[in-house]
This record gives sequence, C-alpha cells and structure tokens, in this order.
Amino acid sequence: MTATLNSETDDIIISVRGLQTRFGRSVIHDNLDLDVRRGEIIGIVGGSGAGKSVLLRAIIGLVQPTAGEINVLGENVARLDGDNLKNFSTNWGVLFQRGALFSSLTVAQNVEVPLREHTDMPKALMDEISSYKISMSGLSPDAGDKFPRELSGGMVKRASLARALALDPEILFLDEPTAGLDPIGASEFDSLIARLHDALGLTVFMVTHDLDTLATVCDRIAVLAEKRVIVVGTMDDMLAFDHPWVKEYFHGPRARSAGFAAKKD
Ligand SMILES: Nc1ncnc2c1ncn2[C@@H]1O[C@H](COP(=O)(O)OP(=O)(O)OP(=O)(O)O)[C@@H](O)[C@H]1O
Repeated sequence: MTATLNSETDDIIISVRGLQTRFGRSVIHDNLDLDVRRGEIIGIVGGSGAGKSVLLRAIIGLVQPTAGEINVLGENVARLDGDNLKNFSTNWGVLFQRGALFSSLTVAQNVEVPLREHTDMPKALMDEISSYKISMSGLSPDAGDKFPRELSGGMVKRASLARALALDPEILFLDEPTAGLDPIGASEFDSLIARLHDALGLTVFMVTHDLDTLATVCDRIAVLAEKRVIVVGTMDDMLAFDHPWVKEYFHGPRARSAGFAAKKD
C-alpha cells in the first residue's frame, strides 16, 4: 500500500489504481496507486529506470496497462483509443523530455499544430494565440519565426511549453523539465511553471530528478520505487520517511548542498 502522509481528500483529477505495466517479461509497475488533486503541482521522483516516464505515458494513454485503472477527469483513459483519445487529450498539455518539436516547423508553427488539429479557427486567430502563448512562456516575440535548431536548450523547453499550453489545458504533464538546463536556467524555468500554475489554475504532474524543483515548486511529492508509489506527501514528509532510497535521496550530499535537508540532519 502507498503511504499517504497528507490525508486531506480533495478533488481528485487523476486516479491510478492497481496499475500494472509491462514490456514483454519486464514488469515496470505492479499494483501502483496514485491520486493527483486538482490544482496541485505533484513531483514524481524515483531512481533511474523506476518507471516515472512510463507512468506519465500510461496516464496520457500512450502506454497500455496490463492491469488496473487510470482515470483522468473521470474518464478511463485506457479504454479510449484513436480519435476518442485524441479528442480527450485536449484536456492536457505535455512537455516531453527533449521537447519533441517538429524540426521543419518554426516555433509559431509548432505552437499552432494542436490548434490546427483540434479547431477550425481562422489563421489570424491562430497567429494571435500562438504569439500569446510564446510570450507567456517567456520567449521574445521574434522566437516565433525561429526553427528549433536555432534555439538554446532553455528556449526549446519554453517553445514546447507554449505548444503544450496552446489549447488551454487543465493539466500540464512535464517530463524532466529542468534536465539539461544550467542552475540559473533551471530555477527560471521553475519560477515560470509556478507562475503559469497560479495564473492558469493548472494541475501539474511533473517527473523530475531536480531536488530544487521538488523543494521550491511542488506541493506534494510521490516516490516511485519497487514498481509502485511507496509514499506521497510534502517535502517534510519525505525527510521523515524511513526507506533506504528515500533517505539516500532526500538526505544525500545533493540534498545537503541544496540546503533543505541540513536543518533536519
Ligand atoms: N517502449 C518501451 N519498450 C520497452 N521497455 C521500455 C519502453 N519504455 C520504457 N521501457 C523500460 O521501462 C523502464 C522504465 O523506464 P522509464 O523511462 O519510465 O524510467 P524513468 O524512471 O523515467 O527513468 P529515468 O529517470 O532514467 O528517465 C526502463 O527499464 C525502460 O528501459
């Protein structure tokens, strides 16, 4: 069973129950439970290969579970396929690990892809929305005309974020949003996520290794280990939780140098 250390029962926007995923003989998740509350920023953490990205992909319907249920906004995602999943996916935006921008399209054209796919709005309105989302993501207006190869790593993330926000989603999924950014870029990106979360009332599901992000941006943290979520709670809950990986991660040298574990150790 998952230890849920913060026992409020708020509005649950994502509910995962008894999830099993496997690739061939390899079991990635087994009997995994997780609830995500509306309006929170939840950080998913765990060792390399623990199954964090696969969990994200299962929740958005890109990986089919072998057992269990995944409900998003009350809909059993695993039962949606083809056009139904495509239409339902307008409820969320996704920032994939490497940005996943179309290299042959400009930033503005990338942001317009979901608008073209899901709406029949006139081109002028699309242009207006894409430039709004581009500036909302912290890029200068001229970034819209650039191609992905002309962007820095941080700009690629921002452009991908602009695309993820194109359809005004309720939920934002982020896979390692600060990976590959220098510490200043990473903390600027953290602030951007926090600002957008507040301004747009988003629920944010974020896979991350970044202790600073977990400490500064996330309302709750879920730890993935032993094929399931072993604990969910606040940073203080993590610091108090007795499990070898959790102790190693939240009290290790990086945690101490980030400063937040020191006061407890
Ligand atoms: N499409 C796939 N086919 C087969 N195995 C896969 C596939 N996708 C992921 N895996 C395997 O599932 C396991 C979990 O992968 P996942 O990417 O979720 O890990 P992670 O926790 O996100 O790790 P990291 O922090 O290193 O990114 C890994 O062993 C990976 O090799």
